[in-house]
Amino acid sequence: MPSSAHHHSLSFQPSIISLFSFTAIKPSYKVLDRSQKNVPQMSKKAQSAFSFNDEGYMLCEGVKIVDVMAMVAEKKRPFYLYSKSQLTRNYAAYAEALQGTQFIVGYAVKANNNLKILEHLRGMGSSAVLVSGNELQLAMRAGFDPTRCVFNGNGKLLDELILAAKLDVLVNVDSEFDLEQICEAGRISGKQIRVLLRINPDVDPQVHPYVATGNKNSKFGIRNEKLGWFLEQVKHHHDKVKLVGVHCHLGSTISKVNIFRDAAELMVGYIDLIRKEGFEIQYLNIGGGLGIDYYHEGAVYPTPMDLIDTVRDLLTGRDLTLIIEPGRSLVANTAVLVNRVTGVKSNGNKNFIVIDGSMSELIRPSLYSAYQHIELVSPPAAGAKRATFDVVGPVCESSDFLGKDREMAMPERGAGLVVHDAGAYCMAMASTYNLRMRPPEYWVEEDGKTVKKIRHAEDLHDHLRYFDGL
Ligand SMILES: Cc1ncc(COP(=O)(O)O)c(C=O)c1O
Ligand SMILES: N[C@@H](CCCC[NH3+])C(=O)O
Repeated sequence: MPSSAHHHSLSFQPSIISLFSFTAIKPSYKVLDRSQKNVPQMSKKAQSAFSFNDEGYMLCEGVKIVDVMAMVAEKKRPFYLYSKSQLTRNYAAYAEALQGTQFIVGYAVKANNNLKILEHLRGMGSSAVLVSGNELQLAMRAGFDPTRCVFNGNGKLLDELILAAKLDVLVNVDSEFDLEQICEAGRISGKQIRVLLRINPDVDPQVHPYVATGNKNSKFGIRNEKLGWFLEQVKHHHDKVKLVGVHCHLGSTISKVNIFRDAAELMVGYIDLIRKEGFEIQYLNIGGGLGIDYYHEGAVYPTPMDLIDTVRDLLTGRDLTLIIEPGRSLVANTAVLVNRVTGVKSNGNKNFIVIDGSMSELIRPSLYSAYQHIELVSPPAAGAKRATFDVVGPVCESSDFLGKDREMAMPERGAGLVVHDAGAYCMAMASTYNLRMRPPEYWVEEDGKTVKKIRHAEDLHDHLRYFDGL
């Protein structure tokens, strides 16, 4: 228990023996083999925003990327280029999959917090899933309905919770101290906060350990053995909190939909038990985490329809609203990072393409050894030799690479080179390391030809402003 418990007027004593016995559901996890039955057919490969024309120039929808490079004001720096139509298509895929169910699509704002992207998703019916008070305020600025938003996190602060309470946002309970603080926020704001219990289902998402969140040793969520205690406390503090649902989030970049099925089965088991204790559970929140085809090798990847089909029958007859929290699968393939080749060099056996983009603008390869596909945007010069290159930036770190061992035609200086699938966790994780100020963002409008700036570039003035008057 938190040592600060006695400072508050609320009573939060963990009972050694739970009132309820919730050991009945043991998550002895194993990915079920659905190879023989009940396997959703994976849908056909989806339409892509980025393609090549007959002359070998890369297009974003109908626009040549070399033309955008020539047009944008910040000619010497990298920039993000999005397809608004792709964003529309990605949301539509979820909306279509969810037809006939009661649902909330809660876009995980952490994946990309561009205000224009948020506004567009909100306009299509999306809700938002938030992990900080600032994200919550941004979501309000984008016009999201707070009562359909979810506030997640293992370290939510009291002032953030008070804001969430005032706005009547759904709040996930992550731990004993978190529940204590949520109750405190309810008391201070005079609101009864609608909460979901984030249960750690101990299901292995089979992803990079840094993006796995639903294993039993993860810092997120509560262990199911403690469920009884949480229900006791929620009952006791019913004037400040109202339990309306359960939540789990297994991790990110998940490539097998039966992993979601395994978790959802456990979760509806918990819902059935919790309902028997007299709680009116309305929401089953299965989190986000659907991966995308980063490799561009033609593999057919699970779609939103595949995901929803896998859990659909669990909703039948249960009168539940399904909440899903996609981030990557909504925004990743909507954008590329457009870079220019600064030069090519060889050291020993290694060839390097040095570009003007770096780990500061796009850190996933450095951080997770993540693969993101890289291509040149123009046809190679006549006679250009093919070779294997590491694609690296100018930052003073050997981990500053965007791609390793990539085979491609030797580019000329100034050539355009894109890093694909840069719409999720790229700009959102960009830093100003080496005083590389964060790049601007553009999108191609839904007419397929108009390019519009959707975020200004940061510049040195922004940095200097932090020292004004000091
Ligand atoms: C609680 C929660 N919900 C949703 C997401 C979004 O995940 P993804 O971008 O993989 O869909 C995350 C990030 O992993 C998360 O932590
Ligand atoms: N930042 C990670 C995903 C983290 C998901 C957040 N819970 C990535 O780039 O893949």
